[in-house]
Amino acid sequence: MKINGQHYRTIWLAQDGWRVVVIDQTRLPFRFETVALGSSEQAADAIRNMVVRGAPLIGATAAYGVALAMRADASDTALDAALALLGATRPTAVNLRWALARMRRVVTPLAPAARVEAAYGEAAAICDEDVALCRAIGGHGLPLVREIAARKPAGQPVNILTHCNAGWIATVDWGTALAPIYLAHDAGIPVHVWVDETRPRNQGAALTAYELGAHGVPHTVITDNAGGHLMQRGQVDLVIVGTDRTTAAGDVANKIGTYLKALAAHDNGVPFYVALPSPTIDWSIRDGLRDIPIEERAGREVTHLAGLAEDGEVRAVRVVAPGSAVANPAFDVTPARLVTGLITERGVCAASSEGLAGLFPDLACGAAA
Ligand SMILES: CSC[C@@H](O)[C@@H](O)C(=O)COP(=O)(O)O
Repeated sequence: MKINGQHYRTIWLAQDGWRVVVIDQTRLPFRFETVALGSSEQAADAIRNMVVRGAPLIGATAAYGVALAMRADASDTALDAALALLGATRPTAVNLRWALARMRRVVTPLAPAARVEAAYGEAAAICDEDVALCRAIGGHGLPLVREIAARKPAGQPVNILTHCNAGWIATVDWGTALAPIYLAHDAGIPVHVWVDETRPRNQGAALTAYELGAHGVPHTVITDNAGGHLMQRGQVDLVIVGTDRTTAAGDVANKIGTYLKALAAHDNGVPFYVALPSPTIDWSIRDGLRDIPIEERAGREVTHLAGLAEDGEVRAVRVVAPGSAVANPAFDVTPARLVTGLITERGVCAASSEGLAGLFPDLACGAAA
């Protein structure tokens, strides 16, 4: 993704060759600031506090967190402690667990002296692979957009609704849900994106709008409650969202509010697609409602809103009556029956055991029955 003409991934190594630089997403869209992470504790804090967020980027940051831990102390004890610390940061996105398991597999058999280089190498490989997976998702999602464009009157854009942020900034590059949109835009297909603001943290208004704008993709930010209304009026051609964990049977956990959009899409005959790289599939579970842990986040995310004040400073203001109880489940589960298809790096498939196993026979072989 280019920001002010310069290409950025969302995570890279500092000039010193060992610290890990990330974009501070809590400062966007008002400030583009980077943070250098110098320890596994700092990597864990960055994930927990959502300096970095989005399932694939959480996994990539955790992988580098293990490398940072090995640089400080390459013993088995330190490895176990880092895996436990990083693994406890956020519960829903399975990419975290996937990346840590992969790091454990690579690092554990090695002598301590060989662990640092191997850990950095594996974290870099996870990042490079994520870029390739997301680019491939874009390639497989592009025909869906192209087909709709072909049915529209000339010059009319394909109206795509998305929820939360499943773009470049949630991955290492390209994004998942936004990758087909970027490729369609770059191919000259007129697209327009309805961006759900995505309360409580406003990842849509703050991040998706920011990156679509940086790439020149026409978009309109809407309140979370507007999507159903727009669908009833024929103003949404397609929904594409990301996911934090997809079960072996195709149930999909994503940012809170996704389920309501799936219901509205179903009621209005609007195709509802979910874009995901295979590390987001949890092959060990089938029933998303029962088995996907849903993160509960601090009530302050509900009671307060942060934004740019008229004096140019970013401030938080209270929007809930003092004394009211609040609840903040951060994700919900959309059952497979409401999902038109899954856009993966290997192609588009039905949201079902058969669909996923057809595309990923090598990975599905250990799937829960
Ligand atoms: C490619 S990212 C897919 C999901 O991680 C994304 O849609 C999402 O729900 C992010 O949640 P967040 O709480 O901001 O980490």
